[in-house]
Amino acid sequence: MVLAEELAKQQKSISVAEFFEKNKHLLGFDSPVRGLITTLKEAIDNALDACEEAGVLPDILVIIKKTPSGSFTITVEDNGPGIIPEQVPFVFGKLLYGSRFHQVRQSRGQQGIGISAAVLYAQLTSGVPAMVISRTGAKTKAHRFTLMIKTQTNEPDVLSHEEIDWSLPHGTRIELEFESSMSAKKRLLEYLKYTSIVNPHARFRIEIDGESATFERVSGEVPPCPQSIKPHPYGIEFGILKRMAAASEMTVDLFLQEEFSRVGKKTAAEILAHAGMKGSLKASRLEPGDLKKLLTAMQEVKIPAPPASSCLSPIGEDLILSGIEKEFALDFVKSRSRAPGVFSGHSFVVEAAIGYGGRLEAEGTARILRFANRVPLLYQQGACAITQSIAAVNWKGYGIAQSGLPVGPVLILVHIASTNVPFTSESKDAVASIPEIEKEIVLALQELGRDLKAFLSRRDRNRIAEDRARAVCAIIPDIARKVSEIVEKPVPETAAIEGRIMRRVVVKRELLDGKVQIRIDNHTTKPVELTLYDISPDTGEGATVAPDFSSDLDGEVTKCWRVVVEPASSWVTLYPGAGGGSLTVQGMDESKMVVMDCEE
Ligand SMILES: Nc1ncnc2c1ncn2[C@@H]1O[C@H](COP(=O)(O)OP(=O)(O)OP(=O)(O)O)[C@@H](O)[C@H]1O
Repeated sequence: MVLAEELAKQQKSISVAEFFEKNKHLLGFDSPVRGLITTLKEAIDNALDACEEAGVLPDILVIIKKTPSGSFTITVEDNGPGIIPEQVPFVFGKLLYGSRFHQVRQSRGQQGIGISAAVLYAQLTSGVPAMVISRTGAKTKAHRFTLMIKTQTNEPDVLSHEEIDWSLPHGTRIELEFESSMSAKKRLLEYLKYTSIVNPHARFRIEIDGESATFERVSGEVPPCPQSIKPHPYGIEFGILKRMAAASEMTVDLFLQEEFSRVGKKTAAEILAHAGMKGSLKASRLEPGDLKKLLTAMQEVKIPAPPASSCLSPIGEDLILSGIEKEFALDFVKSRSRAPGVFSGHSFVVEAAIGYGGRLEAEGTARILRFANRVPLLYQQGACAITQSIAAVNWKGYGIAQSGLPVGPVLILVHIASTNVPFTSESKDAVASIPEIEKEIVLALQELGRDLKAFLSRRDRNRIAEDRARAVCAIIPDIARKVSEIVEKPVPETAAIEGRIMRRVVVKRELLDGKVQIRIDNHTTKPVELTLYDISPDTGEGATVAPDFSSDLDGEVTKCWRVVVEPASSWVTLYPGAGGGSLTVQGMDESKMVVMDCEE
């Protein structure tokens, strides 16, 4: 056939780099804005993974600059262990090259494709090679490379390589240039904010076109690096079993015990009995039919779940709370870490948190923060099992309006930590719908929903009590005036009584024996912090006074004192007549206190 021959001439193999050059959307590079976020995400994921592996507290610098030609350079620098010079070209210049693909443990990177795909995207849009600096220790020099990817062969093309002096004792810096747009800035800051919530041990310094910002760490402890475990029999597929058996020199009995997680002597014997197979056979000699029987037996015999504690690194309830509190001012926030679960032989842990009120928008659907292996998921929210699980909860039962997703000033965070996060695609944007995972998410949210409901009912009760107290307080001054008229005595001061009824802080400037004094009555259950300007306070009981410091108030350097008044205490300070001192109360919501006559 002529046609077949014509077609045969056109057949040729396609390199993985060529494939992804054409299908860059599959890796999350579908638009200039998205390209920038994905690049940053890939570089930061690698930096965090590398620091965790080396047990270093991550210090990550991100620089984004517009070039005179209108494109953007993006630089990510980390203080991780660095990469040996022989490997740099492959890490950055070859797709599907990495250290994590064959390991069964939690890590951000999985496929060995991320950073080289960013290099490919940069050379495709700007034509500028990637610049990489890496140093593995203080005793060695840093190595600087400029490189590209030869797309037809998926091999690195090193354009220059030299040894240089570098300020960091160890770490890696990558610089890429590509077309993008500054409209990525908002998403970028959002991505960094969310990354810092789930990586409370990391510090991010960022410079975008001259403006700088820092996302500070709130924990000084590096989370333990998850250990690699062997694959679990429930997660194995035929092709993998065939390859593993072919490469083994052991008998089937030992092969099962040595190569799989949770298979000891007894379980191996059970599997072999179930498969009707002798354990003394050589694993590499097994025929496909035998392997099929073995696989069925491996999946039908009851085997304990894979160990989760060593191979997973959940964030923990307290650190999730500190992360959220650092970035959002909320009236209520609670978190939960569920016990480890398992799907298809892969361990996973679901963690979740709910926040309410504060500065969250009162209208519209809840703010949803999705994370997988400590990486924020910013795209494809609707297609993600996390979103669908949130919508599956009956939020109305917890006092929250719902229209599919919950509605109102609500923040919902869900983190899935797993040895194999089941993403819907290589761009790692959305988690696939796995019933075991969805069930755990729903259970975690239901537990938190009950806590939220308790908070909301307590708040409603307090509101009613407060309304009543306010009504009483409104008539107290009139009562005082009337009573003093009747008993013919001066009208008594009622502020302290009002404060006690309202359970608030009363700050009052009053005259005593011709001297001005400031009196603070803290009727709340929390310490209250005040800053006094231009006065010399005495140390009264129930308060701690910090040494004076100077503050640039309205452009004038002023002497200040910081005073903390303990709950249920009063504190009085003398106020020197001249000097025009003033007072502010910090850390308290204006509506929760009564501040009277405190300004000159
Ligand atoms: N900053 C870095 N410091 C140390 N090693 C690094 C760094 N960046 C990359 N690597 C090494 O290079 C490998 C390849 O990185 P790459 O981003 O291509 O893939 P990955 O992170 O393993 O997986 P994924 O494709 O899912 O992101 C990593 O597995 C890691 O071993």
